[in-house]
Amino acid sequence: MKTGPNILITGTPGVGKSTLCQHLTEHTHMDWVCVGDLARDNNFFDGYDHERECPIIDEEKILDELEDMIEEGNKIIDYHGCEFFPERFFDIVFVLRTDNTVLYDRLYARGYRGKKLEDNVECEIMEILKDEALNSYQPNIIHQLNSNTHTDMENNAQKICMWIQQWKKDNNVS
Ligand SMILES: Nc1ncnc2c1ncn2[C@@H]1O[C@H](COP(=O)(O)OP(=O)(O)O)[C@@H](O)[C@H]1O
Repeated sequence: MKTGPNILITGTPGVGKSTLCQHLTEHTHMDWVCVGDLARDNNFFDGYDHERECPIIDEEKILDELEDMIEEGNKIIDYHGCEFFPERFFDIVFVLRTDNTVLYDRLYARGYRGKKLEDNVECEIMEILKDEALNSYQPNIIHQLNSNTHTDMENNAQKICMWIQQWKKDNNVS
């Protein structure tokens, strides 16, 4: 029996996944699992993508590590990808969306330049993560959330908190 729902927060790098997850951990009893950190802490890498300028995560090892956590429930999984997670992992999927110019400025401030910066902004323009989610999960569990301002973030957190409370009621979990 799960102690709470499993939630996926996804979206292009820079849309505000960590910021929202941090806020949610402060306002709920959910455990936040940042897949990038999980890979880094355990060295779950399988080479380096020179074109994208980032390490390639070892998906099998990540999935093995996540399996027990997902079974336990009450997890918020945060990752800029979603197609390699099994569909059964998640009760709900949130895709954060940010306007191109806002995202450009955030990624620039993070130190992204040139092709890496352009590729990530293009990823958002082309709605890559939204499509990836739609190709991987039932459309009725996918929700897009605007993530342009601090107020958006607070509204999103509030919506997610309410959804968690309802899930717990529906599943008789206190
Ligand atoms: N809703 C928001 N409104 C304004 N700034 C935000 C918002 N969400 C995130 N940020 C800022 O954007 C940057 C990237 O956010 P972050 O949470 O690290 O994104 P991600 O985890 O998706 O890569 C950070 O500087 C953060 O403070």
